[in-house]
Amino acid sequence: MTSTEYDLIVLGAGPVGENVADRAVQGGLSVVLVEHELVGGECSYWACMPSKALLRPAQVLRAARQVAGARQAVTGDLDVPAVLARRDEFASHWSDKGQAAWVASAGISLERGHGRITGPKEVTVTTPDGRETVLTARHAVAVSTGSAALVPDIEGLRAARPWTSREATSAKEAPASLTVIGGGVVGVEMATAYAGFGTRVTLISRSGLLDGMEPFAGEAVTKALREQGATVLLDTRTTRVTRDEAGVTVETGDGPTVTTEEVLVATGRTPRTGDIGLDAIGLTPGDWIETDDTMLVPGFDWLYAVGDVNRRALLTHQGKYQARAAGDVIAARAKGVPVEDAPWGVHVATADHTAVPQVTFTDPEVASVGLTAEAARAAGHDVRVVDYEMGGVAGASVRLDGYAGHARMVVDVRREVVLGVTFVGPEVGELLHAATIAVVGEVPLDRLWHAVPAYPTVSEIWLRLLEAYGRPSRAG
Ligand SMILES: Cc1cc2nc3c(=O)[nH]c(=O)nc-3n(C[C@H](O)[C@H](O)[C@H](O)COP(=O)(O)OP(=O)(O)OC[C@H]3O[C@@H](n4cnc5c(N)ncnc54)[C@H](O)[C@@H]3O)c2cc1C
Ligand SMILES: NC(=O)c1ccc[n+]([C@@H]2O[C@H](COP(=O)([O-])OP(=O)(O)OC[C@H]3O[C@@H](n4cnc5c(N)ncnc54)[C@H](O)[C@@H]3O)[C@@H](O)[C@H]2O)c1
Repeated sequence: MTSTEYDLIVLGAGPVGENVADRAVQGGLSVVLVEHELVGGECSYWACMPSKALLRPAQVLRAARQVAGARQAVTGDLDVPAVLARRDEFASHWSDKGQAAWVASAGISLERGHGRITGPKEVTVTTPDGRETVLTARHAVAVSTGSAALVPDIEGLRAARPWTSREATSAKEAPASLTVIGGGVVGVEMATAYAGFGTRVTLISRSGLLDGMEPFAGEAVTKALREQGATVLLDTRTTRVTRDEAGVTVETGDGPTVTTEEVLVATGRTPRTGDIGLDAIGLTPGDWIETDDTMLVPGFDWLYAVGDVNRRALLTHQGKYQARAAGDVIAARAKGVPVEDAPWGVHVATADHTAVPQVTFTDPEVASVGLTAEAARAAGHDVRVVDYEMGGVAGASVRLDGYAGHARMVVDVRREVVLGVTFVGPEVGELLHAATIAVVGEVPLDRLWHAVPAYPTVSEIWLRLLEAYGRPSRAG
């Protein structure tokens, strides 16, 4: 057993842990990252990057087929093995050599093995061959152990050895048929990807698709998936799953029974906190870890939880945003310099509450930020909703023949600022950051009129939304 001391111990080297460590080192602290699998975490190898790599080629192909002149040149089908090979590149062939090299170049120490908190400011790391290293922190421990796929308690499901997002994003070939249980983001993205490969996809959702987003988003994705050849069963409960030599059979309470080669369970996430020593410090193993806006865990002055594990927003970009605040605040507190923790200060992740951007990479894409109309009303805002069909925008019609999309802007009528925006349409993801700036900046609508979108781009949707709202006058 060896023992070593650092200013900060970061447990989990996913995108979030890496960023906490990097900011703290830049703030002058000594930092060790503990990782028991691959440096880079879920996002790099089994989530964001491989899933987007699986989706993009079919999206490009569909787009080319939607433009006369280009369409005539598209004479072949998707080359699925080539798509999978490109995906392998994006997943770095599941090697973390490159990311480990970056960690070293950033001046961060790396301890490989399973980390458990064994006391205040103490983490014990166990290597696969059973060696133990006790790490002690002079200032803080940051937990960024992320989340894993949740396998719900459906009869027979576990025994049927379902795919989770890990198998779906790393599959070496496309199955002939696939049932997807769950109509959230993972479910609709993977259904889109595999439908694009020619897999016979059945998506089973206990509600509509993409619950929690504007209703027209899930409706558009349902329609598109059906057009792409998938069967979409809405408001359908999965009651029992069995696997035999014929494949996996999924029974539904009130709908059909489906047999396919594989089944993907995409019903949400569970925190990776079951075996990280939370009981040693009075917290409950297996729970999400609650924090304040500086990512500090209530009741502790040395324990932080950052990224998926705190359940604030299960997205890489939002976790990295938290990580910048956390790494900086840990360094500030260690050095005794003032902490700026008022809303929108440098040491807080205020945007987590009201301005989280997200792109769902289906075809059409769904891009949203801030509050939906329903959430804004529930939060007590006096709301006006402005809708616009995006096909009417010149830039959209040039981009794709028959471009179909829908935009919604949710306005706080008392302050005349934008509370939320949702775009649904081909490649709308790239429109989102303008909306995020409007929401985070609380840009008054009368000033937004002076932000002129270039002609003919899809961004002219902004002009149309503002015109539909009506021009506010400074004179009142
Ligand atoms: C299929 C899929 C697609 C996604 N696509 C997107 C997307 O397009 N955009 C987006 O923003 N988000 C996406 N997400 C969400 C995104 O993957 C997560 O929000 C992100 O990975 C969270 O980062 P993290 O660092 O908090 O956790 P993780 O990435 O889970 O990293 C945690 C790390 O901690 C390590 N670890 C855990 N416990 C221990 C321990 N005890 N000791 C040592 N190491 C430990 C793990 O091995 C892992 O490396 C997607 C998720 C899924 C499932
Ligand atoms: N493009 C992206 O940004 C992206 C892509 C994939 C995942 N993610 C993130 O990863 C996280 C996980 O995604 P996810 O799709 O697994 O979770 P999710 O929470 O988005 O969706 C889970 C779905 O499963 C359903 N469900 C839950 N329990 C069920 C049960 N017992 N039976 C049937 N259905 C059930 C829910 O009603 C919901 O529709 C999300 O929070 C998301 O933000 C992001």
